Amino acid sequence: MIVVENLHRHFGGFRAVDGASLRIETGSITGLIGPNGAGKTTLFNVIAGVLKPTSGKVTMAGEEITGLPPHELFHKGLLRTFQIAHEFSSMTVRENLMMVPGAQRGETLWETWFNRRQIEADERALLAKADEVLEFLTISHLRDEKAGNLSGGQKKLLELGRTMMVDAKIVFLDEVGAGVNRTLLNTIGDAILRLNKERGYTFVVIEHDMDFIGKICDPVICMAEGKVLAEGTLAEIKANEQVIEAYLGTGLKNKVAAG
Ligand SMILES: Nc1ncnc2c1ncn2[C@@H]1O[C@H](COP(=O)(O)OP(=O)(O)OP(=O)(O)O)[C@@H](O)[C@H]1O
Repeated sequence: MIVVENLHRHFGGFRAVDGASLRIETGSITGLIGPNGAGKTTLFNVIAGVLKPTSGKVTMAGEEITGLPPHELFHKGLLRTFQIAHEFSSMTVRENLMMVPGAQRGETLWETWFNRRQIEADERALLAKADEVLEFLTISHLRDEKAGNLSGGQKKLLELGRTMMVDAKIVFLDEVGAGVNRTLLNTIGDAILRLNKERGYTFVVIEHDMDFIGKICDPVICMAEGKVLAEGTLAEIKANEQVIEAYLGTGLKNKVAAG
């Protein structure tokens, strides 16, 4: 479980995150919603070590992780997808999976010369793992495609695939649905659900598409003005007066009312 207590992140005098407290249960797919500028991405970035907090505390499984750099969190199994570098566009999808840092043993000159057999065995294992990931995500047919040729949604699937190469345990996904067509969004949603159910991944998902949130997330946490307004099922959140007010205030009422 991740516990966030009274977290603040200010930019000059502006309080992007303004005393947010929340819990992310292990094994959940937690949705994070809220009007534009609510502080969702900033909160993500602080938890994932991309930004230092102004104040507040974050713990994971009881251990304080406040302000730890991304690579340390990565080794604890917590990652924000863009922490894994963006795809190498001139490499194939399979090669991109095999390049994920931490997935392969370091290739020192010494090892290349004297430990060739081990390296070859590692390569084969890595290849098999990449193929297994592609199969799981139902994109085996894209194996030899250059990553640069993938659609936005296919790149999101590749990002998910990279988390599988390092067996991440807690994955932060920011706006997976942005610019992704409905069919591919369903494939991404199914992959998230299966990773959660079959492999025990915990997800925290920022998304404006309420259909998507409703289909995969429980609970849903709603933020506004840097604070947590409400938590519950999507139906409960939609019925919450404060939430409706927050969305009304930005003219986005239909987003939360729709679906
Ligand atoms: N580096 C920064 N410097 C100054 N202000 C920032 C910075 N990053 C974010 N902000 C401000 O903090 C507020 C919260 O931004 P944030 O991106 O966290 O919101 P959000 O809820 O993710 O919004 P959206 O749904 O539009 O992505 C915004 O008003 C934004 O302009």
